[in-house]
Amino acid sequence: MNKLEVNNLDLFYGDNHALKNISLPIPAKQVTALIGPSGCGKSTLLRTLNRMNDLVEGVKINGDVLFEDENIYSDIDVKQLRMRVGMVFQKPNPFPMSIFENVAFGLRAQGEKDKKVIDATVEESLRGAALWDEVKDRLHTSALGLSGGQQQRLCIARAIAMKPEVILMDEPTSALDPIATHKIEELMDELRQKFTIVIVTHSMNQAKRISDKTAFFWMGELVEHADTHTLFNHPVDSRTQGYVSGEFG
Ligand SMILES: Nc1ncnc2c1ncn2[C@@H]1O[C@H](COP(=O)(O)OP(=O)(O)OP(=O)(O)O)[C@@H](O)[C@H]1O
Repeated sequence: MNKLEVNNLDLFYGDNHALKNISLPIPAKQVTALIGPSGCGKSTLLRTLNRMNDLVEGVKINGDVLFEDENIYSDIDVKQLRMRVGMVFQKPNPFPMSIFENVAFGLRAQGEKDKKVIDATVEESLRGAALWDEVKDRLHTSALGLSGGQQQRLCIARAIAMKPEVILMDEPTSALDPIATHKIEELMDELRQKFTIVIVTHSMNQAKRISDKTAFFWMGELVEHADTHTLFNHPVDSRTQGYVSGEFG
């Protein structure tokens, strides 16, 4: 089943035609990787999936994105959409508050007051982000005291706490060292059991290691998408072949 479906999507930043007639199914409870050279539109496409581009002035979007068959570019509640389709950014961006409060933040903003519910959700989310054991004795210390890798897992916990159905990740490990990267990649395996994940990555090896499906972009076009193994081993288009073999990009 497809959780999301992008249909004939065009996006313009002013005169810049950044996404050209993109159609891409995104299957539920799988990891879909978006790859391609810098500037090809990966992050732009990712941001269309929870309407983050709405915040950019002068943006124009044609086509639609179906989320469980409902067009998210129709008259919908965007705040609710962003709760169902959460996002983790390239640079870990914990709030300057305690570890606990970072994870509780969204719940409190939604009006949750029950301490038991908040405590339980914080623990469950930190466990879900494979961070609980490392922070359980320092929950009320500043999140800014965590390492970069821990901060990124905290941001994943913060996203999970909102009980999203989809998690969008924009190069979530590019600011991390190999060990922290490995931890996040291990975590992805757990996350895919519960969530639909779409990840932008510059690392072809990362896409190979963690994704079920891969989509290759080139200058605003979606050149080809397939099962990850097929895309890397039997690409159809010569541009994909050149990119995955490391000839360019
Ligand atoms: N907020 C914005 N305003 C105007 N133009 C933008 C904006 N964001 C991206 N663009 C332009 O849209 C095109 C696609 O950029 P995008 O960031 O989506 O590519 P990308 O493949 O994610 O690149 P990278 O791998 O370097 O992050 C580029 O030409 C870029 O300059």
